[in-house]
Amino acid sequence: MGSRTGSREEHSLQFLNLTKMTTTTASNLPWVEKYRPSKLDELVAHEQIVKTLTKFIENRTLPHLLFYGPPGTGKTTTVLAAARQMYSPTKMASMVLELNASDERGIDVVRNTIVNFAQTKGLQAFSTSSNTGTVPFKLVILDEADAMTKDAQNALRRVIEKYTDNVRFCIICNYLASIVPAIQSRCTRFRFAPLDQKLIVPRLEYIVETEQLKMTPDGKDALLIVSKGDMRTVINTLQSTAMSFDTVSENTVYQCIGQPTPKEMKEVVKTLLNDPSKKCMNTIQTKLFENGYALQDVITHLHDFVFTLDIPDEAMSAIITGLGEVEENLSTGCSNETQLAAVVAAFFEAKRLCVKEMKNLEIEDMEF
Ligand SMILES: Nc1ncnc2c1ncn2[C@@H]1O[C@H](COP(=O)(O)OP(=O)(O)OP(=O)(O)O)[C@@H](O)[C@H]1O
Repeated sequence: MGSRTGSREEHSLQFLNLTKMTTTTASNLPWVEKYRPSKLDELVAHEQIVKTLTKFIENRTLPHLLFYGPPGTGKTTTVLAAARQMYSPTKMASMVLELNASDERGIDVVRNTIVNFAQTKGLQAFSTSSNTGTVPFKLVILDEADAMTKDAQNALRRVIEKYTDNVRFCIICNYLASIVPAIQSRCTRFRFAPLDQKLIVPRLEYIVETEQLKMTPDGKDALLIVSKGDMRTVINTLQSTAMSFDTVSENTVYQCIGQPTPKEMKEVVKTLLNDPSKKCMNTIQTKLFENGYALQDVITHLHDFVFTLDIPDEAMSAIITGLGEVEENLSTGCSNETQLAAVVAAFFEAKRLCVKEMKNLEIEDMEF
């Protein structure tokens, strides 16, 4: 077993520590841990998933699970809360093996760490008073399974079958496609969608109140916009903004994450739609790059904005295609300056197509 992989005891300890962390309110904990729900019914959203899991746990018929979906939507939190519901705190360390991103994910981990854990039997009473029976299986949590090699995944499918009597697996990943079909078909799949803004708000307000922070309404909106349904981003951005500024407002949130504010973006779009090319380049360079913003972030905001424009399909397609190409080029290391010129060119092509269709492209009266 490699040193990074660690022994089963180490993993169990790691899990115990996490369990302790989530049940205390130590002031030095990052807020994402401090406010990680410890029970299934504390989770925001995913009502149906929680209902189904609760049924499985009550009936002691937990299948192998595959949780997938974007980051910060509660996949790890859900399985940890389910584990807490199934096992008493003293038995947690011996009944649950959690492997996450910091552990190696090669075939050796499957053959050694997982098989060793799965081979040993473990019986213990339910932790809830209403269920006095035993949980006849242990739980292996494979977090960030996208990082597992294909060989390891193929080895895992045999292990899943061989030790089904004794162990249940919960495989967690961001992209379903990164998990081989053979494993997918052995698991019950649950998709964790980005969290609805309406559901994030009460949790956000609870944290703001508990931490006695000052948050303006536009600060709250900014947190919801930048997080795109990712609760981890909401809490992390709130914490960093609160630590750097007295008030969590739209301006302080955007300053903290180093992204252009909606107002600045509106200026950029106005220029792109109304000014000659040279002026476009100069204005954007001054406004954005001198403030240290990355073109990548500008592209993301532009992309969101473009869909609010009332323009012919051809023009829309020219902008979207252009932005897509620029994004790809930036990811391969092309310079911000040349790619900015390509963004300007995409908008000019759209304007040309609009003129062809006799449609003026102005945003003066548009909502942004
Ligand atoms: N549904 C939720 N309800 C309440 N808090 C949540 C929820 N989802 C996420 N959080 C908060 O966000 C933090 C990160 O959540 P979690 O680790 O469960 O995300 P994840 O979906 O496993 O993300 P990743 O794919 O990046 O591992 C948690 O500590 C918790 O504070």
